[in-house]
Amino acid sequence: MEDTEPDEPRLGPVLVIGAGLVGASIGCALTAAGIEVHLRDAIPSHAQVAAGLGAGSAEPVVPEQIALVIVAVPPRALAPVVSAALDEFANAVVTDVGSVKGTVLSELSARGLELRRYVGSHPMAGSHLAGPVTARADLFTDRTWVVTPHDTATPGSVATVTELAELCGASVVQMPAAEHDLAVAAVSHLPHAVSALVAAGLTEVDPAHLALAGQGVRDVTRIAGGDPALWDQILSANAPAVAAHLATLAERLEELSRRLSVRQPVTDLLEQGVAGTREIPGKHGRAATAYARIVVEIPDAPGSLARLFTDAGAAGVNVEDISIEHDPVREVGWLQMSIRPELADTFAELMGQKGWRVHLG
Ligand SMILES: NC(=O)c1ccc[n+]([C@@H]2O[C@H](COP(=O)([O-])OP(=O)(O)OC[C@H]3O[C@@H](n4cnc5c(N)ncnc54)[C@H](O)[C@@H]3O)[C@@H](O)[C@H]2O)c1
Ligand SMILES: O=C(O)C(=O)C[C@]1(C(=O)O)C=C[C@@H](O)C=C1
Repeated sequence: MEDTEPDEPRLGPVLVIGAGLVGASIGCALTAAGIEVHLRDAIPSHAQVAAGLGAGSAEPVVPEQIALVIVAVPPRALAPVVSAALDEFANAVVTDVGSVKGTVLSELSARGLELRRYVGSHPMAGSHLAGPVTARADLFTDRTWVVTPHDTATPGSVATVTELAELCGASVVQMPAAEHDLAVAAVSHLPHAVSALVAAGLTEVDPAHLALAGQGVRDVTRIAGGDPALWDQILSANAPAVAAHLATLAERLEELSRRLSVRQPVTDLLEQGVAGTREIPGKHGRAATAYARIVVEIPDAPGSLARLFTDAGAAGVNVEDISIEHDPVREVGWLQMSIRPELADTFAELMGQKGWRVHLG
């Protein structure tokens, strides 16, 4: 495309650089949507593993043919890799999917690059897992994908990145990079930091006490399992905004601690917490939906989970969210599925007919 404006966004062929969780998941989603995807990774076996999972081809590409490059490498490598991609793929729009947008844009600007073909973006979906084997084609389904246009990006480049997000099943929110970084400090980076600090405290807990762990501590600490090297880069890249939230949180902790030490009520502080949970929007930014929770017992045997998902799929019910818990004593696990309340009874009955032990939560 060089500097000419395309008539309409053109997605293929696509090159994903960084075939880890996010890159390989994008590859799987685009491949499923019929787009030609190529994969490249600093560790070639990652691209090969991702290719084996259906994320695209790990074979070398013809640079002039690539229409879109998606850079999905760790934050510190983003600007150099985007810069090299703009140079190597002269006909391509280039986006990155990094968790912090301002630093990439300012590093690219500082390099004096012409950025008409670069538009940053950020899918608000991921997990505490890393690497290509954790890729999922449906990772972005019904999630938000932030697109962060800047002054010199062409409308065609913005449209291409928007089309990428939509093809992956996400809904797009457009926002300047600086505002994006303030937003994710509150809704992603502070929660991760707090989860990590709470989980760190568990290393000092008596193992006999840890044996009592239920779902509460698992809910609070799941994201703390994220790659520390990746999260160090994310938090550092957004340090001022995260530090401001940590300072406010420190004041709240201080107040809670002070009141408990003098046996003063703390109900109002906890009520503020309840109010905060109600502020979290549902999918596509809609008001939060109260989903019904169905818990299915899974025997700890090979193939159980695959059979369960097949049966759930055959029941024709859209599963909005899942979590898995293992029984520390019995050889079973539980899959908790969130589904629309009006479908709960029928779904439980259908699964029961297939022989699953189902509890309505
Ligand atoms: N993990 C999440 O939940 C999440 C969600 C949204 C966005 N992101 C962002 O996506 C990016 C990738 O994160 P991830 O979770 O997929 O990490 P990951 O560790 O699963 O994958 C990163 C991949 O990039 C490769 N890589 C590293 N440096 C490279 C380089 N210079 N050139 C080519 N390949 C390189 C690694 O070998 C690895 O395969 C990060 O910038 C992260 O901030 C992460
Ligand atoms: O679901 C998770 O495990 C995540 O932490 C995903 C999450 C998030 O905070 O929502 C984490 C970082 C990414 O930049 C985007 C998404």
